[in-house]
Amino acid sequence: MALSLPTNFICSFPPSLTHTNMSLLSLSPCPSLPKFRSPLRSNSRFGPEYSIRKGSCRRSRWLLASKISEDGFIIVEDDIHALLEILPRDLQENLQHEPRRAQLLEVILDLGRRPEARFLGEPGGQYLRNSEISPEELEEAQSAVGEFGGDNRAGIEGTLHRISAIRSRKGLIVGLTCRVGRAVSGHVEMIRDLLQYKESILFLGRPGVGKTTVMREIARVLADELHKRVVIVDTSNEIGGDGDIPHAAIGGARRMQVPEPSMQHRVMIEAVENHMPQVVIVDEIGTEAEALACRSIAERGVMLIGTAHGERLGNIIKNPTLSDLVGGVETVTLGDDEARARRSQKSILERKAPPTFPFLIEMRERNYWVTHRTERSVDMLLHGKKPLVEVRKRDDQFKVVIERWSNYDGDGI
Ligand SMILES: Nc1ncnc2c1ncn2[C@@H]1O[C@H](COP(=O)(O)OP(=O)(O)OP(=O)(O)O)[C@@H](O)[C@H]1O
Repeated sequence: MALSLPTNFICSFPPSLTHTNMSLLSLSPCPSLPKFRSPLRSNSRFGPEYSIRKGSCRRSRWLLASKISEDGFIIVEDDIHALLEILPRDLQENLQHEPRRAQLLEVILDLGRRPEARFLGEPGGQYLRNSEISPEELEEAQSAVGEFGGDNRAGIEGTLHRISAIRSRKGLIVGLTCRVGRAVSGHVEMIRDLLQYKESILFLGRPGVGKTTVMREIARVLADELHKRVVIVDTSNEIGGDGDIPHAAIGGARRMQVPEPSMQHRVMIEAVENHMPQVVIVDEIGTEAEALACRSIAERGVMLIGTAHGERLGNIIKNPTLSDLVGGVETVTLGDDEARARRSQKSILERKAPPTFPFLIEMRERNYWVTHRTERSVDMLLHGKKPLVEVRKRDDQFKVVIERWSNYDGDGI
């Protein structure tokens, strides 16, 4: 299918988004978000930069905190106080008064080391105090969160935060990475047009670039705005948050929990067999069984939205476990005449099958995405050519701009 897109795609958010014109949320194409009818009030619990109001979502009424992030997104929910509560008291106070709190990504608590905070856009961390984390502090933090699963991840009930543990050889927890989870609105504008093709989309990107946050928003938009039956296979409860009632950030999408990470592929198939979804969303496709489950789901005509490990399309093509997601690669031996006609060697690499994900997006930065038509790009790369891609980014007015780019500099094959 030919992809025809406007070269200049204007996002629905006006450029100068400020707290005074936050009534924009009622204008944004997002019926699941509550409408703002009154001027926003500030609330001291979240700090003066937050606007708080009661909102309603499909299932429950929830408190909505809206805020504009540095890079122009609307942070709809940022339950950061819940994450701070599991930290030692002095760190809580430290971070309450931290002016860059809205850019806080992670807090690192390692036994016998100084606690550290990592902020968006800063390569290193920042020590939060001079004394080291004691065993008691680590134990307290541990008991304040839910149970750790087989993937050593836990959450805080009702929030999107993720706590990951590092264990000693004896199985004791000796380190915690506490990642702030946020419900963010605005990412989906980068690819809203692609969602209408009803074709599967695979997101790649380095850890922490924001893939899970995007999945969450896509789930809500597909369920609430495009009225699809969406099922999220939520392996470590990262998309829908901890607890049995999923976070309102996923809108009307349903969420299936996974008892063990190794069972992700089974739950994916179960989702399709039992719950008749039109869209299945799955984070972190990493095994051959999961890649096979994806193919089987796609073959049943269900749209998949997924993420995988890797930064570029080339990484997936070269990865024997995951290459099936983009069609797989096989070696073909050409006859002498054919090789001569093609001016190639007799042994060449070819794509094996149609890709499971017809679209592939490299999330290079939160605001800088490279979009591939997978089939065409894989063929071009295998033939040693540079594929035509679309670069989608935000300009300084926060509008989404799409550029066609014939000089793709991803990894060649
Ligand atoms: N637009 C945004 N504004 C503010 N914070 C954001 C935004 N997008 C993502 N984040 C934050 O960045 C951090 C990383 O995001 P996320 O977990 O979505 O990344 P990821 O690519 O899925 O990472 P991983 O591959 O390690 O799971 C989180 O703390 C998240 O809250």
